[in-house]
Amino acid sequence: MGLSISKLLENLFSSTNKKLKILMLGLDGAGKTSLLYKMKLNQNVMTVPTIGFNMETVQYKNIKFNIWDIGGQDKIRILWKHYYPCASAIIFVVDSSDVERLSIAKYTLFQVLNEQETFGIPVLIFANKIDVSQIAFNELSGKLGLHELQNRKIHLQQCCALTGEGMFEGFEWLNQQFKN
Ligand SMILES: Nc1nc2c(ncn2[C@@H]2O[C@H](COP(=O)(O)OP(=O)(O)OP(=O)(O)O)[C@@H](O)[C@H]2O)c(=O)[nH]1
Repeated sequence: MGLSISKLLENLFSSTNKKLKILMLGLDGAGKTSLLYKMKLNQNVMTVPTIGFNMETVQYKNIKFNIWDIGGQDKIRILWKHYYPCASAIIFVVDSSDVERLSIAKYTLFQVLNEQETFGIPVLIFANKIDVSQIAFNELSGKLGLHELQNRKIHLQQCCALTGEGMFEGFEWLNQQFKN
């Protein structure tokens, strides 16, 4: 009896009810959908280019992250702004094997960060596909212009959607941003 009451109180007052809207953005083919389902199901899924969005809830420690994976194709990026309201954080996914499009990734990241609705919110940058990466970590950080963003809450994390490597370190950083 004592145990069940304490469990009830724990459920009532714990922060497990905290739900956050997280936008997952990045160029087409960066690996957003692959990461989403690796986080959700711990499975490697066959993906098709996302037209619109996928949304899944992922529980990490005390927080339920509602993760919105929005299609990254050129013509769809114009629609991203409709998802910005009430976003608590952004996960921006970069393909670290696609060095040729890093300048477009940087331009796109800066466009997102220049939107008023994204001011002040944490941004986790996943440097995905480290299994086939074509660039060193420091060079990637430089090419994305992260030194220009020292006044923003930004964290660059290497990861691999196929193995899950680096994913939880990224979540841990996000979790730390919402501890209170
Ligand atoms: N080698 C490798 N391939 C990956 C990794 N992550 C994703 N991929 C592959 O990259 C391709 C594109 O992945 P998606 O998850 O569909 O990319 P997306 O960012 O959701 O793309 P859009 O829906 O077009 O915005 C797929 O063939 C994935 O299997 C990774 O970490 N390593």
